[in-house]
Amino acid sequence: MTILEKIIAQKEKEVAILLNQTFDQVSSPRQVTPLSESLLTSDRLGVIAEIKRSSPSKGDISLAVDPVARAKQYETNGASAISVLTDKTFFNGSMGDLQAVSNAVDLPVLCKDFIIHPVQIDQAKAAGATIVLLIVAALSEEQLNELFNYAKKQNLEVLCEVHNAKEMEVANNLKPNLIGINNRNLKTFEVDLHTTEQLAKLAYPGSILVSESGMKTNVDAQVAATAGARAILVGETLMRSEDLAATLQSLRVSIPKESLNNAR
Ligand SMILES: O=C(O)c1ccccc1NCC(=O)[C@H](O)[C@H](O)COP(=O)(O)O
Repeated sequence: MTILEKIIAQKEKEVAILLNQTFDQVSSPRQVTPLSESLLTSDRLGVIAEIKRSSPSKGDISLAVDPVARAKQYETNGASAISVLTDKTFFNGSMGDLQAVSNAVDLPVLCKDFIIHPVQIDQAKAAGATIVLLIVAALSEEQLNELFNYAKKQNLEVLCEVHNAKEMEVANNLKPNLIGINNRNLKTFEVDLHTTEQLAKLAYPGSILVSESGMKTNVDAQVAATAGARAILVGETLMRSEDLAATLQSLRVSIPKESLNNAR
């Protein structure tokens, strides 16, 4: 079994429990400028800054982090959005982290989880998420369509994540506002920043690209921006940074002029 298969098996158990719960029907998400809007109006690479306590590939990163304090630091230092890993079993996160962060910042908040059922979208929205992640590799095309349409109906933004050309083709059918190109292979953990360069040119032209995982330096950020990304999603590097202001500043590189003129 790959790690992704293990995670999905665990999510199926969690969904069975969630289906016995009710979540407050929030009529609309928290009022924030949508991520897609703020990225398109910026001439700098956006950073979706992640709260990541631990991970299957790296083990413990920052178990004792105060997610609220960290999210506020991200906001003060120019992050475009906050990503909160909410999975407990594999990442030591929680919906409580997401709720606390959403209450504390005025930025869009991404529920970074492995969503396989609409009830998880209800739960994420009730906890204050304004963006949900849909991972193409974790879903059938039918599930993906259903979840994408459900999230849009809830007025949530969707970050549609791909890792190869076949997944990009599936994502493109949705004409999503936001496509995340994950540089990490979720089956092997291998990280290759060339993934963004290779896949960016295959993306639906109207989509805004986010390069995810493995971003460490200003040079990595520049490669992503040159490939056409308007944002990067960064976990470990920010969680381990001892000078967040400097790290975030260095990752927020200028977007090349030719990309600024494109839809994305
Ligand atoms: O990070 C992992 O080990 C991992 C393993 C299996 C599935 C997902 C995983 N990570 C989720 C993410 O996508 C990352 O947290 C995110 O892109 C940030 O990555 P990084 O900047 O490399 O911490």
